[in-house]
Amino acid sequence: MISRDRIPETRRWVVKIGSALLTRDGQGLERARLAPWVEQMSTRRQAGHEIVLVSSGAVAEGMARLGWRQRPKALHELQAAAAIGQMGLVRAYEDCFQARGLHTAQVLLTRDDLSNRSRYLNARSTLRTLLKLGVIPVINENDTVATDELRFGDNDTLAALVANLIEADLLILLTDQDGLFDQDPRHNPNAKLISETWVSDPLLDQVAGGSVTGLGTGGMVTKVRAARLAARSGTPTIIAPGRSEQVLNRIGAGESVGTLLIPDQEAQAARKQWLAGHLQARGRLVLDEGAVRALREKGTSLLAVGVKAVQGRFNRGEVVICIDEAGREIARGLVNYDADEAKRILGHPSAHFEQILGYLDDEELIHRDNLVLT
Ligand SMILES: Nc1ncnc2c1ncn2[C@@H]1O[C@H](COP(=O)(O)OP(=O)(O)O)[C@@H](O)[C@H]1O
Ligand SMILES: N[C@@H](CCC(=O)OP(=O)(O)O)C(=O)O
Repeated sequence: MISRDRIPETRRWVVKIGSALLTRDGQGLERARLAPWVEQMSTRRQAGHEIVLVSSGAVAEGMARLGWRQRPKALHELQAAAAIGQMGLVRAYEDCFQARGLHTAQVLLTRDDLSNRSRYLNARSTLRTLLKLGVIPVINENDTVATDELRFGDNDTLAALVANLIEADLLILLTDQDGLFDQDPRHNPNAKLISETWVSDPLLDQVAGGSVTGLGTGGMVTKVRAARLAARSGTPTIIAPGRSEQVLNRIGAGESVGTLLIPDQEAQAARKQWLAGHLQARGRLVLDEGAVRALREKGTSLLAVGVKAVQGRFNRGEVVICIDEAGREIARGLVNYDADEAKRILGHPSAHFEQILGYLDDEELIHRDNLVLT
């Protein structure tokens, strides 16, 4: 279970910067505001974190460029504004990151991209490749093509689905408040900050209100929902104050900043359901009798020592089916090594992995949190 002092160990972060933070009362991007976040993301990158940025602000920047004072109601006008503003948004990030020696990549997604199997896998492998190359992906909704049925609508949801997509270790939602309060602080000066709680805590549904600025979309309601979605891939969420000095570095140091929403047992059950239904299996692992018993009776992780054969091709992080020697399906889960590595380590205890592969990434072939008995 995650706690603040374990945050420094997390590696893959999705950082979402919301419209309410990025824009000046509907007058486009505040470029000066980007620099401190970019600087902190660069520092985190150097500290070994992989950073994926989800940034809003396209519509607001497009409106400013067109001289529009009111957010248009017609979808085609919103889409036009987003297309114009997205240029300014990525340019601002590119300039800022480049000044720190980092490349950026623009990734625009629709809901369909994440529900269609082959597009989902493509998006995932592109993002993984970008991270491997040390590039910072800058993601937004593809507003120009997303019709109402296809829209994420708010970038909290988009950020959570991206966290699922890349199995992020942490989702950070930067916003204009210090975190989630027990009442909306804009209306109640006595509202108290919730420092941490379980993501399924029903109280969250009562305290989270909508957005009142007219800049952001969804308010805390979509952030709580996003945290629950992120928990499906075991990802904890921190709702944090984007304007607070060194906020990302303080989170990285394990300081108590904002609201930490921790995946709990209910989220764990949802995760297993998601695992079972959402992902298509790529290959198979043939387990020996001892491993079958350990999985079924003790609910343990799968160790390479109990694997007799590897069938098919798969990459690290993909779903594989575990079968017994008679070919019956026992379980499915997310595998920690690719097919070639798995072939080399099968039958061996994890103490040998380093000698065989030259490194030890994980002791388990499939961790029990990532395993569903079928
Ligand atoms: N319980 C709460 N705690 C904190 N903020 C809340 C709460 N309920 C509603 N809000 C509102 O949520 C807003 C942040 O969400 P939003 O405007 O959508 O911004 P963003 O663009 O960052 O997603 C805050 O300005 C605040 O008014
Ligand atoms: N895709 C839209 C952002 C949608 C939006 O405002 O989301 P949020 O920042 O979550 O309130 C844009 O770039 O303007």
